[in-house]
Amino acid sequence: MIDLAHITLTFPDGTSRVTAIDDASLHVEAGSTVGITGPSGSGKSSLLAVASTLTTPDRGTVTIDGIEASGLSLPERAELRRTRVGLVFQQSNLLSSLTAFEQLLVMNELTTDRRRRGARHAARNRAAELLEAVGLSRDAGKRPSQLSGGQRQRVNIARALMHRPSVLIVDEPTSALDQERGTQIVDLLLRLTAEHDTATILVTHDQRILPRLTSAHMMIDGRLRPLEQDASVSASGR
Ligand SMILES: Nc1ncnc2c1ncn2[C@@H]1O[C@H](COP(=O)(O)OP(=O)(O)OP(=O)(O)O)[C@@H](O)[C@H]1O
Repeated sequence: MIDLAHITLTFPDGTSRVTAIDDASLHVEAGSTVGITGPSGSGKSSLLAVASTLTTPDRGTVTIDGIEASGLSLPERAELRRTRVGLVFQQSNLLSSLTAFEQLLVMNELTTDRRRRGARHAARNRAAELLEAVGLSRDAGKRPSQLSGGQRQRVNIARALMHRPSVLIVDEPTSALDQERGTQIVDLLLRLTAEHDTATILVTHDQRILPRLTSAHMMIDGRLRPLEQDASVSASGR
């Protein structure tokens, strides 16, 4: 579960400040996929940065699984992000020299205690399971240059789930893909969100995706408005 309450974020702009997010609230339950769309510069990426606790808002709170990020020290917040937040970006940001399987294991090296007995074995099992879940078991030994754009995005999604995050933050997952492959990636995200019980926030310019999500919201000039409402997800903007 993630809850954003009355988030306001500003940036310096010459002698004044520009408001990137203006009193935005959003609640996403585990197992739900909430879409956010809106014009360029409306604040979508800023909202994702705040939701992932990478950026601290001027006002408002971010609560993940009942833990309020603003009440934490910087290392504690980094730990919250490391253990509970998964990130999927438009570009896959995969490491060119590693195979698909290794991309997932690298994530594990960063997120588990390597001294723990059995940790490596468990990580290898987890990586294999996730690659199977995204339909890439047979491509586990391929490097990014040997994979298609859609396949790279699948590796990216599998990697983001490696540490069992409760929140999945997804920024423009289909923008580099044709319509058919984009649809497949959205289907995959919806399925994995349900299976792994993540609270998923998905930013997209593609309006066609929105009706398939749990709910959708429009961001304009930093303000968030629900496009539709659902019992499991609510949002408000003022
Ligand atoms: N680091 C920054 N410093 C100053 N202003 C910023 C910064 N990041 C974002 N902004 C401003 O905040 C506003 C929101 O930007 P943001 O990138 O969140 O929009 P967006 O909806 O994600 O846009 P796009 O769809 O083009 O990616 C814009 O006016 C932008 O110029």
